[in-house]
Amino acid sequence: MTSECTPRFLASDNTSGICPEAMAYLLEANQVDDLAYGNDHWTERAANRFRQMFDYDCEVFFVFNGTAANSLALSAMGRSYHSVICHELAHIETDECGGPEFFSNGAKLLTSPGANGKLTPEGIEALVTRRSDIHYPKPKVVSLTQATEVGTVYTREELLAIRAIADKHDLRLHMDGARFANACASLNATPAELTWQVGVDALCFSGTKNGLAMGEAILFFNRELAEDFSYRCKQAGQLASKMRYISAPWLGLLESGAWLTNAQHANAMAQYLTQGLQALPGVSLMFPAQANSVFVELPAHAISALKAKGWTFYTFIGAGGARFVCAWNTTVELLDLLIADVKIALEQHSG
Ligand SMILES: Cc1ncc(COP(=O)(O)O)c(C=O)c1O
Ligand SMILES: C[C@H](O)[C@H](N)C(=O)O
Repeated sequence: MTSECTPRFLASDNTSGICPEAMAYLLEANQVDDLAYGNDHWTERAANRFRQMFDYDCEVFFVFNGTAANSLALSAMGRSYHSVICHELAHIETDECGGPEFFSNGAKLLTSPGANGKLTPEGIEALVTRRSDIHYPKPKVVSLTQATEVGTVYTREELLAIRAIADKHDLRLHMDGARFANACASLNATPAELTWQVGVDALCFSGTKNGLAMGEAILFFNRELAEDFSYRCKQAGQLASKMRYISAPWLGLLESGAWLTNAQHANAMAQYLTQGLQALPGVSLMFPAQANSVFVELPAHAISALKAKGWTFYTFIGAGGARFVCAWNTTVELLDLLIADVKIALEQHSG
């Protein structure tokens, strides 16, 4: 590949490597053999660290990826004849290939619109009250993504308002926390303030997007929902035999504080990129950049020119446009290169 199109990764935080803190704990866990299937001391330590971090005696499970985390958590929160209310741009609706429906044996996703990728109490209530007959899949779970798929965040007040509607209609609250750390960093809020203190029943917390090689933590604050959950994981092929290779790096993130500093850095890089792109004529921001993603409208020719130079980014997420995602290891130098290349791409076809 010529230097003209050296691959440059801003498609997703999924493209970043393992951060040093996670790698150090991975290597330490690799020093000796240990018990399998989560019976190792790393997994116990990591679970207890999550309980300390959230200041709550929650149930903790580790699985390989976010789709499994969401799908299995949702399957534990309702029955096959129930429905799950989510935003029309929700990952569980758009990018999990029917995983939530499959693992719940048929629970239907009911989607609702909402500005900036966020569910609203009104949108939720409209779906709940739309019908009450036996033919309608009874709403039982609300699933929201924090930070959202379009890089915005729910405030505590917004979460409390959603909880109030959930209480009114006996709904459970699932949080897709693929970028939960970024939301904590963006809102300067504690994990507890954005979960159980606003009535979240279960959180799927991504490590993959925050410096791990892989590994998601599923936290049940409503412990009743976690009954027999380990069997769900086993049956789904999500019970890692060498679980310490997921839990030890997680412990590295938590004990070092890198879970938050990685997110703070990624968010700061997104702010830097936003300022750089907004200074260019003809570039418009599609959503407020409140976490680590930046969505901009770009003309097709500019998108082609950027990809020809090796830039990787998605245009199928959210409401179209180009999505650039910053991660724990994104650098100002890389972003300056992107901003310069966007400028050139726009000027080349300005006529
Ligand atoms: C918002 C959101 N939720 C869930 C996932 C699922 O994660 P995975 O790709 O690990 O299945 C992703 C993707 O990375 C995501 O962006
Ligand atoms: C969209 C894709 O599935 C992945 N969740 C990402 O955010 O890159």
